[in-house]
Amino acid sequence: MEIPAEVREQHAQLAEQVEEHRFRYYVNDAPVVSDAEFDRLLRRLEAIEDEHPGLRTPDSPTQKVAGAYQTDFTSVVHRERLLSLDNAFDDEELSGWADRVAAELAGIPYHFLCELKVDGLAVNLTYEHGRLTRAATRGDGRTGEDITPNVRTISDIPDRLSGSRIPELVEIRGEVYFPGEEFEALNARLVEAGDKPFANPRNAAAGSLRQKDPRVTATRPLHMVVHGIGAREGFDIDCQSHAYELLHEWGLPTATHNKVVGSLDEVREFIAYFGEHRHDAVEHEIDGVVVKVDEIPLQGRLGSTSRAPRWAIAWKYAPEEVNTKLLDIRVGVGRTGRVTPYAVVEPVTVAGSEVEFATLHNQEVVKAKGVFIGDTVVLRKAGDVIPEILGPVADLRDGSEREFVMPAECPDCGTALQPMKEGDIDLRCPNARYCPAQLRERIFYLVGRKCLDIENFGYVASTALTQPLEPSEPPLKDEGDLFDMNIEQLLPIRSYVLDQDTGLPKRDAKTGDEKIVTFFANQQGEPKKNALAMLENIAAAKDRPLARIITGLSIRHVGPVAAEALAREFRDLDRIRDADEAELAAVDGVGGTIAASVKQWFAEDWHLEIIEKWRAAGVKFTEEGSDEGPRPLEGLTAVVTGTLTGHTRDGAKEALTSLGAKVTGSVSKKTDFVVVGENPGSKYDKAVQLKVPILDEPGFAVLLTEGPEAAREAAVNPAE
Ligand SMILES: NC(=O)c1ccc[n+]([C@@H]2O[C@H](COP(=O)([O-])OP(=O)(O)OC[C@H]3O[C@@H](n4cnc5c(N)ncnc54)[C@H](O)[C@@H]3O)[C@@H](O)[C@H]2O)c1
Ligand SMILES: [Zn+2]
Repeated sequence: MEIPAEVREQHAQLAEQVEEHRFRYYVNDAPVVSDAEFDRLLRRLEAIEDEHPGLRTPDSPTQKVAGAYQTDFTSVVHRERLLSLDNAFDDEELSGWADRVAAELAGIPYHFLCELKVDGLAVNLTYEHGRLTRAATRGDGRTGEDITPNVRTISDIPDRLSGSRIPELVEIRGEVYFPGEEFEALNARLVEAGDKPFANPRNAAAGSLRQKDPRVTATRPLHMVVHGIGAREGFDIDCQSHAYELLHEWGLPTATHNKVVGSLDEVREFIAYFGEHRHDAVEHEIDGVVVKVDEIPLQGRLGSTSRAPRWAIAWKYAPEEVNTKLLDIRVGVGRTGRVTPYAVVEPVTVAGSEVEFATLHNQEVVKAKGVFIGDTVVLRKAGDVIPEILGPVADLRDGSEREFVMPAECPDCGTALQPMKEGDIDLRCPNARYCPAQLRERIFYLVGRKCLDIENFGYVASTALTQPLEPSEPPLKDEGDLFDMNIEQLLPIRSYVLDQDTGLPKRDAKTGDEKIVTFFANQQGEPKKNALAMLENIAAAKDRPLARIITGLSIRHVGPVAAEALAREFRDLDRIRDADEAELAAVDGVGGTIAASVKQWFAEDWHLEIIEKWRAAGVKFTEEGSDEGPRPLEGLTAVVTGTLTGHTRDGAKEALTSLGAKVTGSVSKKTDFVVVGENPGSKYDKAVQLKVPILDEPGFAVLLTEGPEAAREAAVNPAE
C-alpha cells in the first residue's frame, strides 16, 4: 500500500523528536519533557506504524532500545543484549500480553514473577571468577559505556562475590537509583557551587553515575537493585526467582518485594497493592511493576523482539511528574504568622487533579531547588501529598528567568518580617493580633473541624467577618468577639471571596472582575438562613470539650494531641495558665517546647482578654465530662517510679489521673506521694531526702481506695 507523503513526513518528524529526547535523556541526563510526554510521542509513532507497517523499519526508534551515541566514555560490547520492556498502560494491554504468553506456551505450566519497576538507570555488571571486572550502561542494548570506576564507588555493589558456587562468569543487570530524600540536598549543593540542578532523582542517578571523574560519583548516595542476569558460564538455573536467591547469597542487592504468583488476578493484586503503597512500602521511587515469566527455559522459548523480551511486560503507574511553567513565586501568611513562599504554575493535571500551586516552604528551599521564575519545572504530586516542585529544566532557559526575592514586609499588613527567634529560617509577621491574614486564618482554624467545629462557618465567612470591604469595622477584631456577634452587625457586610490556597481574591469567570459578596443578607437585606444558622451554631459551640477549645487558641506547637494531653491532665484552663513550665513539660505528650510555648501564649494580655470575653459569654473552660466519678485525689500531685506488679506504669498513672490527681515526672517538695515499685532508682532517693510520703503497692492501693489521709498513714516513711 502506498504511504501518503504527509504521513511519511509526520513519521519522520516524530522519529526525530524521539531521538532528540533520547539524546537529552541518556547522554545529557537532562530531559526537557516528562516521561509521560515522551511515552506519548513514542506511542504516536507506534500507532502510525501500526497503520502503515512499511514505516516500521529496523532503524525506527520503536524498534531500538535507545540511541547509539558517541560519548566521553569508552564503549563496551555486552556479552548478551540488554533490552528495554514493552509497556502496559491499562488492563487490556496487560491481559493482551498474558494471552499471547498463554497461547505461545500452549498448556505448559508457568508462573508470573512480579517485581517493582525501579526508576533509575540500567547497568550491566560483569563478574569473572567472582570479581567485578566491568560495569557498563545499557546504551543501545548491544554496546554501552564503560563506567567501571564509577560503579566501584557504589557501596551496595560488591567488588567480589561472596559465598559458594561462584561461577566463572556472570552478567548482572540492575537499576541504579538516587534516593528521593537525598535529592534536595544534592541540588542545594550543586546550586551553591554554581552548577545546574537536576530535574528529578532519576536524572540525578544517571548524571551522578555518568561522571568523568569517579571521585564525584563517590560523593553521591547511589544505590542499586538487581533485576536480571545476562550471559553466564559455569552454573545453571531454572527460575529467575531462584536466580535472585543465588545472587543474594553472593552479596548482591536483590529486591525485597518480589512475588511469584500463579494467576493474572494475583498479578493485578500485586499491581494494585503497590499502586496504593508505592510511597509508604518501598525504599525507592518506582514507576511501575514488571511482570515476568519466571521459568527461564520458557523465557527462551518466548524469545524477544529487537527491543524487548516477549516474556516480560512493564505495567506503568499513572505518572506523578509533569513539566509546567513556573509563572510566579508569591508568599502567603499563615495562622501562626509564618510567611511561606509558594509557586504559581501554569495549571496542569497530575495524579488526577488540576494543580495551580505548589508549596516551597521557605526562601532557603527556593534557593536550594535552584528554580527561577519563568523556568519550566518538574512538578510532582504523589498521592494525597501537597504538590511540590522538584527542580528546573535548566536546558530550556532563555535568559528571561529571574530569581525570587523574599519580601521584607508582610504582604497583608506591611509589618517588617522577622525570624521568630535568632537562627530561624522561617520568617514571620510579628503582628499576630492585627495582621488581617493571620486573624482570618486563625478564625478559620478555630471554627473548623479540629476545634469548635461550627457549621455554616467556612472560609468565606472567616474572611467576611475579619476583613470586610464594608463596613470598615469588622465584627471580629480578634477571637474575643466570636460569641458576641449579632445579626444586625452581619447584614451590611460586603467582602471578597478569597482563595484558600493563596489568600488572593477569586475572580468572576465571565467578567474577570474580583468577586464581591454580601454573604449574610439576601437581596432584600434580610438575613440569609445560613447566617442565622451560623449564629446558632456559634452559640452551641460554647460547650465544646476543653481540648477543642485549647486547640482553637492557635498556641504554637499545640495541636489536637497536645491539647488533649493538657486538658486531660489539668481539666481546667486556669490551671494550665497557672502551671509552671516544668509542670507543663512533665505532662505525657507535652514536653519542653510546647510548655514554653504555652507559657508564652498566656503572657500576652490580649490572649487573656480573649479568654475573659469568652468566659463572660458563657464558655466554661473546664472538663466536666458526665462520665466522671468522684475525684477524691483532686489537687494532689504524684510520681510513679519502678516496676509495679499490679499495674503497668501507664495504668497506674491513669488510675491516679482518673481520680483527679496530677502525675508528674520528677519529685519535688510539691509532690504529695511517690508510688514505688521494684528497682525504683533516683526518684526514690529524692523522695526519702525530701520526706515525701512513699507508697509501696499496698500503700498505693490504699490511696486509690481510701484516699490521701489513709495513704499518708500507710506510707513506707510515715510523717514524723
Ligand atoms: N523524558 C524524556 O525525554 C525521555 C527520553 C527517553 C526515555 N525516557 C523514559 O525512559 C523510559 C524508557 O526507557 P526504557 O527503554 O528504559 O524503558 P522502560 O523504562 O519502560 O523499561 C525498561 C527498563 O526498565 C528497567 N527496570 C526497572 N526495574 C526493572 C525490573 N524489576 N525488571 C526489569 N527491568 C527493570 C530496566 O533498566 C529496563 O531497561 C521511559 O520511562 C521513558 O519515558 C524519557
Ligand atoms: Zn502581617
